[in-house]
Amino acid sequence: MALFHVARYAGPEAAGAEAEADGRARALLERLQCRARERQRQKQPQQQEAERAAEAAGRRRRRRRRPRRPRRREGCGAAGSPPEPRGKRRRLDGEDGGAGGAGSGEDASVDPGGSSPAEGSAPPARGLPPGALGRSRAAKAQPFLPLWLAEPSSVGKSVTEDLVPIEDIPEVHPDMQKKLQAHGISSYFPVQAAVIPTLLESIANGFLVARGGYRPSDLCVSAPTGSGKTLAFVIPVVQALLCRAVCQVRALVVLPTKELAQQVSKVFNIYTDATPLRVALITGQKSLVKEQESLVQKTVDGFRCLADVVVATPGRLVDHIDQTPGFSLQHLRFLIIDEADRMIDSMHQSWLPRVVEAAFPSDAANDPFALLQRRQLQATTAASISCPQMPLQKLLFSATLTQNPEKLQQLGLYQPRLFSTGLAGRGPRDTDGDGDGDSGGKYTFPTGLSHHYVPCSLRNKPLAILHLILERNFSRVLCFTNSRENSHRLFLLVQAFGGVAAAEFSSRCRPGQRKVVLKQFEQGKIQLLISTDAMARGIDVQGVQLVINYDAPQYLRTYVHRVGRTARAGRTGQAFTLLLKVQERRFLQMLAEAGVPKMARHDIPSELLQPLVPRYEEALSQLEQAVKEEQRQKVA
Ligand SMILES: Nc1ncnc2c1ncn2[C@@H]1O[C@H](COP(=O)(O)OP(=O)(O)OP(=O)(O)O)[C@@H](O)[C@H]1O
Repeated sequence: MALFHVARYAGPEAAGAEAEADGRARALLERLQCRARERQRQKQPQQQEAERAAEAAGRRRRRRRRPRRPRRREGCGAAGSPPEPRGKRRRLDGEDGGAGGAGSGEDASVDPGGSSPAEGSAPPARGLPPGALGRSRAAKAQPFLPLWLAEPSSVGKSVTEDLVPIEDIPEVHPDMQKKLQAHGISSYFPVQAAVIPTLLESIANGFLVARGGYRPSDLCVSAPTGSGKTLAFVIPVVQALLCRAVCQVRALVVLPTKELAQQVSKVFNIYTDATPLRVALITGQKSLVKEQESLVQKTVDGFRCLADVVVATPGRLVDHIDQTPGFSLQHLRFLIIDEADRMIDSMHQSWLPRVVEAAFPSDAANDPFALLQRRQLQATTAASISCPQMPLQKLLFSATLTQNPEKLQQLGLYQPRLFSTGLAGRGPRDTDGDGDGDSGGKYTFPTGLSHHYVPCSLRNKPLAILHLILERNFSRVLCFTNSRENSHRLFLLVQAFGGVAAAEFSSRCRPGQRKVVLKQFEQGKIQLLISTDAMARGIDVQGVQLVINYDAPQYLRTYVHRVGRTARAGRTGQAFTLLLKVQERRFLQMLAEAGVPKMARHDIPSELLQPLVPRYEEALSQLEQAVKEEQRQKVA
């Protein structure tokens, strides 16, 4: 038996038989079509009757709803306006484009009279061929933004204009106010003025039991780079913990990089100085044993906790949850996720479920002697609030916080509130499939930042960098590439060229080296720091005047964070992006859609580069040799 049917050309006798069979099939088909038409004719009067009844019912429903329907966004700032769920739901832009071609999804949902979209099923089809009867097109699911995302609490954008004097927020403890002033802070930036009182209100009755016994809302904060988000959580958390009696881990800050964690722990150290509160940094920069010594101490009857605030990177945190005896998160009150959108991208590491598991151990809920019960998220009922709950409040911060509800859902937020400087309700376009492809209009940039692009050829890119630095003589320039190889080669080239104090910063360097480089850059000993995106987020180096994107960033989010290393805390700064001809259109379009204010073109005439060429050619040949040497060493 053949496994495959082999089609052959038919002979004359086969052709006759085939014609006869063809005729029989045609006659059968005609008979069937005739019967179907007959059935259709019989059904039509009943269908028309049903349609008329359905339309009349729909009209009645719409008429009944109309008076209750709120006008969109009107009065959204009015205090005490009641929640209006239907009016505030918003369609997700760009999610339904072209799903069914012309006349599909979108057409089906739009009432030609301009009234509300048809709900439920589409009207029964008329005059369709047999077989299509009764196959009504399924109504397209319309995604909507949750109210808390659609209508965030607005935060002022400008850190130079929307300032709030320290005395205007009396809830902040006088000792904290003194400390702020001692560190040169006389006013709160807008994000601090919005978030600090809200957080302090949630601990008005002490941090162990939330106000009125209710669990406080989780907070999401989206504000520009350099707008002071760190102090927005450090101040209220430190103030909340000042009244603690026993040292336990009550605040945990999770950040994506070691350097960032170190920076945040430094800020905590400043504001916990001269208080009993202890801060531990666990990032893997020290050995596990050393870190364990900063977290717990063995006693005769168990373990003693040594840290009130733990600042950690996710991987190392999980190491300690697994391997440090006595390390407990059962008393955790604040979980702060800084650079939250980046941390959501790293959720595949499952660090959050491990933290939640450690904060809500299953045996703790059944402990009848526990003073404060701790249970996982559940519906608020009379029974659930009869025992005092110790809440765990999540606080999310980023300059590019995702407003994609699906992504945020992974964090299990409780009645969240959003504070944002961006445009409300723009989130769902952020369907960043690859984790970074946000779309625009919702991010705000520091007001003192000017954006430029420099058209140039591949060969002239290093020359353009050298020209920009030498011509303007900036003392601290941060230059970003898209890979560590690019960073390394550009560094070797600049070094070979001479005249610029340069260094590289990437995963090629050991953590210790990176720490030294960062310090030297802060001290002004390094004029040009060539880095991968390892430096793009959160790093706060005073006095960076210029950011150069040697390689154009692929995503808007990356651009926002890179250029945000300058023009911080109300200062001015410049960002230059080198663009090849092929990149120009897409890149400029991406930034225009993002609402980047004025992207100025900066041409570098070739006459200006010409004097640098002989030295540059020499440096290129040195680079070639250096790369060959490195490859030889790698093979050996
Ligand atoms: N109220 C204030 N007055 C003056 N300077 C401030 C104030 N608040 C914060 N700063 C300073 O502003 C700088 C930027 O703050 P911070 O690093 O918290 O910004 P950020 O919003 O977290 O930025 P990024 O999104 O890049 O991480 C810091 O040097 C900080 O000391």
